[in-house]
Amino acid sequence: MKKVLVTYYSRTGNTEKMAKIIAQGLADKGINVDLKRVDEVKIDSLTEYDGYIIGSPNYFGTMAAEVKKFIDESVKYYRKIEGKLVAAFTSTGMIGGGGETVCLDILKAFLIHGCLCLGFTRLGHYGPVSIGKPDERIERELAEMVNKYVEVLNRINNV
Ligand SMILES: Cc1cc2nc3c(=O)[nH]c(=O)nc-3n(C[C@H](O)[C@H](O)[C@H](O)COP(=O)(O)O)c2cc1C
Repeated sequence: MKKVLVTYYSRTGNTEKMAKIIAQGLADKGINVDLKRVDEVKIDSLTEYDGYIIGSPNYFGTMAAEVKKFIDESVKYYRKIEGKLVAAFTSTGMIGGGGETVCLDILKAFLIHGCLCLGFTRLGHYGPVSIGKPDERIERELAEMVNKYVEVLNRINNV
């Protein structure tokens, strides 16, 4: 059974709601999911997973410091998590407020890790961007993201 880490930071709950929807969607598709706040993730557990889905609120156009700390700690596993499947999501205050660059910054770090990063044609191209609380549009986008993530995960062998 494929095992996926869904991890996030959230101060006022919007990103956390997205993470819960994603985790439930993965579980419904038979994925073994760990849902954790970034500060709960044991960095030594990274190699156990087939992939990661990572979310952060938009703070000044990039990820929250807590998510950056997690990513910085992941350097311990540089060249040891190549081929893991990664997707990103964010919650932002407003359209045009920098949500896309949050997802890009997260994905960029995992590209440097040699991970496989998902982009999308029918939703936010770099990952779902919720404007404040997740609404019906974002629920649909999260469901589509989960569908694609699981489809690709089941097709690849991790290297
Ligand atoms: C320190 C800080 C910086 C923020 N910067 C931005 C920003 O640049 N653009 C924006 O649209 N929203 C910004 N926001 C709003 C948050 O991204 C938004 O409220 C988000 O939904 C919070 O997610 P959370 O409920 O998971 O904590 C900022 C909020 C905080 C606290």
